[in-house]
Amino acid sequence: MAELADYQLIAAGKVRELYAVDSEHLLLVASNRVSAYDWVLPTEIPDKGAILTAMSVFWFEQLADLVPNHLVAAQDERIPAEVADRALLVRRLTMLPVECVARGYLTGSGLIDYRNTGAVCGVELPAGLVESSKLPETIFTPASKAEIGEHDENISFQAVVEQQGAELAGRLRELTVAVYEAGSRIAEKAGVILADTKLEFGVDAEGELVLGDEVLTPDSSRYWPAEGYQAGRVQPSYDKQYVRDWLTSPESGWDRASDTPPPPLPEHVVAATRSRYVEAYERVTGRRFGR
Ligand SMILES: C[C@H](c1ccccc1)n1cc(-c2ncnc(N)c2C#N)cn1
Repeated sequence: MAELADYQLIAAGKVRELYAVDSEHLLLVASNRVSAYDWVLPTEIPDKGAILTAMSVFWFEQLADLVPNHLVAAQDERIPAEVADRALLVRRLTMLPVECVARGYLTGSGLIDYRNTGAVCGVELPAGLVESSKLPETIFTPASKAEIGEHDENISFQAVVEQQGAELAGRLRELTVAVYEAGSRIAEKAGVILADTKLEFGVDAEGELVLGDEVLTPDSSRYWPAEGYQAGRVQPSYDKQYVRDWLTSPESGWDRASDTPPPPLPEHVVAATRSRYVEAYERVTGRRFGR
């Protein structure tokens, strides 16, 4: 069995790491860390990495007829025991420097763009939309990758055309919208609104466009409970709302505006948050999460 120390760390995000396994393969590791309000919290959520990894595996399977993906194995002797259920062996791609975002609802940076320009990434929207409005149709709202710690910058489809060429840009838009809509349909049956998602694509040695990264997880997408959905206000996050509510409650003693790190989470918030990840996984996939 391989050890994680055998592999070179080649990229690290807030809650994930990427290691080189060999010339053809990488190891995509999901930690149990959780981020909120742009901070990585000091308290981990047990099994979060395993649950989100299992979600990506589910979605890769559901989407296999729509788009090829980079997944080689979820169990393999090249996956070290210490990260066994929260790591995927994937094939090395040449990643495209475009964050491929699809939105079915208006919130976050999309809402800000809309309020400023009446459009999102150059896509004109009807007047009168508000926080969390359902959009008349799914929109492709790409972003350029930001430096570590910065927010991605929304860019127009035309900018992607200029960067990647019209054919590839068109394929990225088509596939991103199709993946989001397939995920949204399955999630909706489970009482979950998939408001938006961010995908990453790469190109393999044969020049084929391949879906990489994590797919349709609560870290790469906004998951809202369908029950109680109401346009006109910020929706509760399916998975992170207990964390957000506690951090912004007097009980935490934390001042979000103070630019100081958030305090550790109490056990009851950790347990409730873990349960929300398990619940989201089991409802959306129809599979039991082990343990
Ligand atoms: C953004 C993401 C990332 C993940 C984990 C931690 C920090 C960043 N990332 C993915 C690759 C990547 N490169 C080549 N082939 C691949 N199959 C993948 C994937 N997935 C590079 N960066």
